[in-house]
Amino acid sequence: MSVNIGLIGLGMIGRDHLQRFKQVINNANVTAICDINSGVANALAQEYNVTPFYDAIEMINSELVDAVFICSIGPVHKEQILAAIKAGKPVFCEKPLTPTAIDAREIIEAEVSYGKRLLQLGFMRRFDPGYQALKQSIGTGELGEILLMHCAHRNPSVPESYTLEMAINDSATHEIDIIHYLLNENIVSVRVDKPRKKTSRALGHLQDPLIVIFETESGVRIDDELFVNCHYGYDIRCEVIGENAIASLTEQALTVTRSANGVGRHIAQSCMERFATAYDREVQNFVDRVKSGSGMTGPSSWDGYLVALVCDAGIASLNDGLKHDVTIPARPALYQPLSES
Ligand SMILES: NC(=O)c1ccc[n+]([C@@H]2O[C@H](COP(=O)([O-])OP(=O)(O)OC[C@H]3O[C@@H](n4cnc5c(N)ncnc54)[C@H](O)[C@@H]3O)[C@@H](O)[C@H]2O)c1
Ligand SMILES: O[C@H]1[C@H](O)[C@@H](O)[C@H](O)[C@@H](O)[C@H]1O
Repeated sequence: MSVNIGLIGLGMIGRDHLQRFKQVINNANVTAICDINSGVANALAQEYNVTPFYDAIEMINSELVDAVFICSIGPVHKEQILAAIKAGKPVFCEKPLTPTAIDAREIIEAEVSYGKRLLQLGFMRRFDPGYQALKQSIGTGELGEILLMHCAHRNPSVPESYTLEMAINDSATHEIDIIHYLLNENIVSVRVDKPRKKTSRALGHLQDPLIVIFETESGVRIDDELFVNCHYGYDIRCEVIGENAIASLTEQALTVTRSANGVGRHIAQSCMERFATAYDREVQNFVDRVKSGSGMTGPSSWDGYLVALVCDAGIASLNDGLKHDVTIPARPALYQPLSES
């Protein structure tokens, strides 16, 4: 039997996932879609032959829906996740879990009271073959003691609705989660540096690029260049510096072109292109877990909460330029230790 999916939020990533459910994912059908923009919901409902809703809570509680798939914007995730948990329905939510830790904590409490993991969070990089290979290199010990990491998060551009804080609580969330995933340890401090120079391509309210410095419990120092109007492509870099060896994500292009202009490789232009395989794998994992009925695996509410705690400290640093410590509360037994997630 197929899982009946209700998908909320029909913007950039929501439409990409809608297409993915139709073309790639096994054992699931989108039966209902929802957006506050009724024109968009109606048009896509007709195109995909599904039922449109304009109110997320109504759709979550509808009999048409076995599992909820949230692709709305971060500030409304909490309300929609809490409704799914209340209805006892498995829920996939795009990152961030919530933009602030105080809201994420409410989700932890609701899921713990329910007594079973219902949520998988959309940190798709954990499903990317490149990051998985990096994790394996670290795990085998071939790099030796890990000392440093260099990350870069470059987007060609961002929409007008993108705020300064979103560099931290929307974009950097990916690196924060991947640091936890790769190193199996918590981040204990964060500092955001605003370089004096900024790109003329960013809208006036943005400071772009930013450099974020994280430190983990064991003292690994990570720098993250957030450059969300880099213009040339969607370019994600990660280099792990060990005492014995260094491992990095490779170039993603499958071919190299030789021409009179020299040697060239294609650079992805969007997250949908760069992480297509990772998205396919995360969504299939969600459907498989829903079908198995034995609770969620993959990125959890706790992972989202940890990221939100680091983001709160990051936003404080964005405002005052100082290093801010991150305090991590005790982990409820429902959630796996970092090393097993
Ligand atoms: N994992 C990734 O790489 C990735 C990529 C892109 C976006 N995202 C995340 O996905 C989410 C959506 O991003 P996007 O770029 O598609 O945004 P978007 O602005 O393009 O689309 C959001 C959609 O949600 C709808 N919406 C807003 N509030 C709603 C509500 N209360 N009920 C129903 N619909 C509502 C909007 O009308 C819009 O159509 C964000 O949380 C973003 O961080 C993740
Ligand atoms: O919501 C998007 C998405 O998460 C992308 O993967 C990221 O590169 C962008 O910076 C962010 O704004």
